[in-house]
Amino acid sequence: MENIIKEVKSGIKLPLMEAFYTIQGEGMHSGTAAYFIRLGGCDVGCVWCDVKESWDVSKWPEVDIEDIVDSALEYPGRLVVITGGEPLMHDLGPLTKLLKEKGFVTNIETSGVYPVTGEFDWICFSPKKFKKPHPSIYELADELKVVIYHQSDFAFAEKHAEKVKESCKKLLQPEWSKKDRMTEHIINYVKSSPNWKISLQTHKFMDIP
Ligand SMILES: C[S@@+](CC[C@H](N)C(=O)[O-])C[C@H]1O[C@@H](n2cnc3c(N)ncnc32)[C@H](O)[C@@H]1O
Ligand SMILES: Nc1nc2[nH]cc(C(=O)O)c2c(=O)[nH]1
Ligand code: SF4
Ligand SMILES: [Mg+2]
Repeated sequence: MENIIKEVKSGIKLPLMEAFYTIQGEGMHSGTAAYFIRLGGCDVGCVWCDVKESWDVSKWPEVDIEDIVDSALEYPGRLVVITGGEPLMHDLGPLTKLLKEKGFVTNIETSGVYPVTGEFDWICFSPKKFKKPHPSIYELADELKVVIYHQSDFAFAEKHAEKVKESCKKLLQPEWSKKDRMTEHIINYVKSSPNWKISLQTHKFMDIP
């Protein structure tokens, strides 16, 4: 038992909710084949979260990172997206090191509330009103992807956009249940503030994972 706890703490084993080969549906890499690794555990509490079943870390088996990477190697794509839950609740150093050794490009989806561990080629930072991001995320984020649920989320997006690095891509993504109402506002916003782009959850339209 003690050994398992040690392995989990050091990132040798990680709580795996699911892993699947699909098309990245969102953000700057939308349309690219990718192997998704979804880790359990999140304490951010977004009211509109589309994977609430991920939150309770104790529900998910602790899987050896070698087994996670071996499963990814069965597919031809060499892009891995680590998501969750909030994946940065865990030490991602050992997993990303192994993925890089095997030739994978490593991307992450994060709320940024915990410091980044591990080696990433692309960091998608999606800040939340429900828990403040860790200040270290702003200089690391390659993509700022803000979910638009309410009109006030545009001002929230601008507040975070001020802090990211110059090269960081800025995207607005309609919250899925509010998309019929909010997409029109997002279109108008991007037309008048063209430094922003639209991100849609295209996998949901395509009915794929
Ligand atoms: C489920 S989260 C997991 C990663 C991390 N916890 C985060 O929030 O970035 C993956 C992405 O889905 C977005 N997302 C979650 N629920 C959504 C919803 N109902 N509509 C649109 N985007 C959503 C998040 O903002 C994030 O960019
Ligand atoms: N196809 C697909 N693309 C995604 N991009 C981000 C996702 C996530 O849940 O983090 C996701 C997801 O769950 N599926
Ligand atoms: S941070 Fe991500 S996983 Fe956690 S509740 Fe929010 S959207 Fe869901
Ligand atoms: Mg998703």
